[in-house]
Amino acid sequence: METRPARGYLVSILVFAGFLLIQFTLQPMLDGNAPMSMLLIAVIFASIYAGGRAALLVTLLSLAVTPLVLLGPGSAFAASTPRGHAMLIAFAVLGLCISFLGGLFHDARIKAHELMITLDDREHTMRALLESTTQAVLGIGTDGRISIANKAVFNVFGYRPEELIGQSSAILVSNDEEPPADARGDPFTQHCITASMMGRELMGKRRNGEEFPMEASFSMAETRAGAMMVSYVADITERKLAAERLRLAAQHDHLTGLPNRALVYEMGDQLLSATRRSRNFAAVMFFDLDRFKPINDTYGHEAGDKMLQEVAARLQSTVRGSDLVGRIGGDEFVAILPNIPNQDDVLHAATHLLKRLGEPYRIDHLELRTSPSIGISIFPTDGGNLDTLIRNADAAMYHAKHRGRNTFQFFTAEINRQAEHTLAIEQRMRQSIEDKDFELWYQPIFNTTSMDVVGAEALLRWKQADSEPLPPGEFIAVAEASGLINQLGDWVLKEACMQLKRWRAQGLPSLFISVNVSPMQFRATDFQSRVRNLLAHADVDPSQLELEVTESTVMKQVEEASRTLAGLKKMGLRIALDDFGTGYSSLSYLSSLPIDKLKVDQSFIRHIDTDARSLAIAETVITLGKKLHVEVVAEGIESKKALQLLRERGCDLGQGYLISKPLREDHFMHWFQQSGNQQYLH
Ligand SMILES: Nc1nc2c(ncn2[C@@H]2O[C@H](COP(=O)(O)O[C@H]3[C@@H](O)[C@H](n4cnc5c(=O)[nH]c(N)nc54)O[C@@H]3COP(=O)(O)O)[C@@H](O)[C@H]2O)c(=O)[nH]1
Repeated sequence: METRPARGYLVSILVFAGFLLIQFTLQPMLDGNAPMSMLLIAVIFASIYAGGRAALLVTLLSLAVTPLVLLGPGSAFAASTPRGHAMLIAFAVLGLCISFLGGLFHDARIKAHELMITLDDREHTMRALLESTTQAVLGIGTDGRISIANKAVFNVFGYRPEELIGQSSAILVSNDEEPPADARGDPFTQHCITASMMGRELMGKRRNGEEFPMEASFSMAETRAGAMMVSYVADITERKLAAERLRLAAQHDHLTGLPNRALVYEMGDQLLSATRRSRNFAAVMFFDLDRFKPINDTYGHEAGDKMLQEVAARLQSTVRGSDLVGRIGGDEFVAILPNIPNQDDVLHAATHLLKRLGEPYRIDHLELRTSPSIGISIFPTDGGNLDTLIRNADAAMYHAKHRGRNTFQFFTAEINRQAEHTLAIEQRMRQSIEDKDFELWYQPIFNTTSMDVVGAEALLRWKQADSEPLPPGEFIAVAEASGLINQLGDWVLKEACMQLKRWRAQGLPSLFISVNVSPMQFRATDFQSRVRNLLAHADVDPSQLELEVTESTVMKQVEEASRTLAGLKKMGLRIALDDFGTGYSSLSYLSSLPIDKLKVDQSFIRHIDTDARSLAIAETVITLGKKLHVEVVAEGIESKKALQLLRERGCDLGQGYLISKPLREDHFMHWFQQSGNQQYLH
């Protein structure tokens, strides 16, 4: 645009020069007016082409040269004559007018040209914008006909843009897509009319009839031809599939592909509703695999995983297609059998499942075995909702386990009573842990020869508002079943460490405290790290802390237990094997266990003075202890005679009601300062 006037000047001057040249060359042959006509033509041309300013320049040049031409040799007009003057002025005025008009005409022409370019640019820009998006863009008239479509409509709908122009927008929407309630006309247009710019999901229809999910947003545009709806449509098939994949992954167990707990609850509720309508029964079965942990520990997690997959496959292939099977925990599965007309059918199903799951499992080159313990609750008798039914089936499963595993157990009123009791204790226990309603009592442990108190066993008590504290026998099992034992066990260890520090501060001789560790607590995979953390903050000598683990806990998984004990000993703790004599120890294992003490179970000690067999067992354990170079503690010493017998046989340490019952912390202190143990010396 900017170069045009500059070029105009040049062209004008060149044209003008050309005409002058022609004029001078032909002057002799032309009549006297010829130069003027030539000049006029040049001025007009230059004005038109170059525009106002260029024309002015050309005119001035013309005016300057014209007298020369007019007065030059052979001119018909002598400038000196009046006619010559008049002609000269007339030409000058005419030149100026032509120049001015030419300028105006030229400007108008340039403006029109510029306008054309602007319009072109705008349309080009609009098109580019329209085509720059991957969304299909449609312009739809209020009659529902499409008037604009970009190229992306091909990718979304399979139509070329020109195929859509003039078509009804209804062809782009599934026939099932209902127009909004208050709408008339085709659904797409009506959605356009009622929708805002917010995206709306609709089922679209492609050229080949395929239906697909699309997200369409709409806006209204005012055009010269009237209102037009502009719709931006995106194919959201991929997005929907990805969302569906995520939903499925979130609701299914990744290992077995079975519904997980959340989906079991969702689908199970629907099955119960259907059963309620049909006035039939439904059964909820809770499966726990017997001895699965040792399989996992012995053959590795990969073998364990394969076994779980096989269990899932067997469960699914054994139940009916309408039944629901899900995995709700490590080795815990649930099956919901809806619409059962006769409760005997449940019995048959359970028998069949028990048999099928108990068959050998071929995992790689191994043949492994497990069996299920199955708890069963019946809808509606044992519960009106899935939560209750699963909880009751779980409680029944525990009974099946206690009855020796590899069996099933229906939920009963007795199980119900126990389950309610357990639940109540569990809830109170949680609150009491928070309220610090537990305390440790201490029972002195003494040297049977010198009768010096060398340590104490910490025994847990649960304080009650209006009665004596509860002994552990009444709540430890519930703490284990609910998993609260770890929390409680941590507290006991921490409190024992603090007690050691308090005794140290009070100037007591360096006593040890032995703490009971429950089987579940001991087997927890993070038990060692929990103890290590605790010791790191306790500021006590670890050798003053003794852990009592029962013989049966250790002997059930002797190799793993041995590794744990070795780890604990490495931290400097002492280990006592509790309830010794009741856990059928393999003597070969016993010799390699990293322990410091054997605690003879009190059931043998209590009758040692009256029962020869008890005495024989006590003697054997004492001898064994000496051979293994570990100390022997006799618990449950209730009589002087029992104490005397044990001392004579070389039992190192003792505890029992004869010396003291377990005492509260302050009573223990008082007892320790007053104690006259020496009376039992002889
Ligand atoms: N996991 C945890 N278990 C714990 C904890 N504290 C205790 N326990 C376990 O509870 C069992 C019962 O304990 P408790 O009711 O305190 O009984 C102890 C003594 O009171 C009792 N005892 C001691 N001497 C005598 C006696 O001369 N006669 C008699 N009839 N009873 C006596 O024995 C229990 C101590 O036994 P032991 O632990 O085997 O040394 C208890 O056995 C623990 O298993 C805890 O903090 N965590």
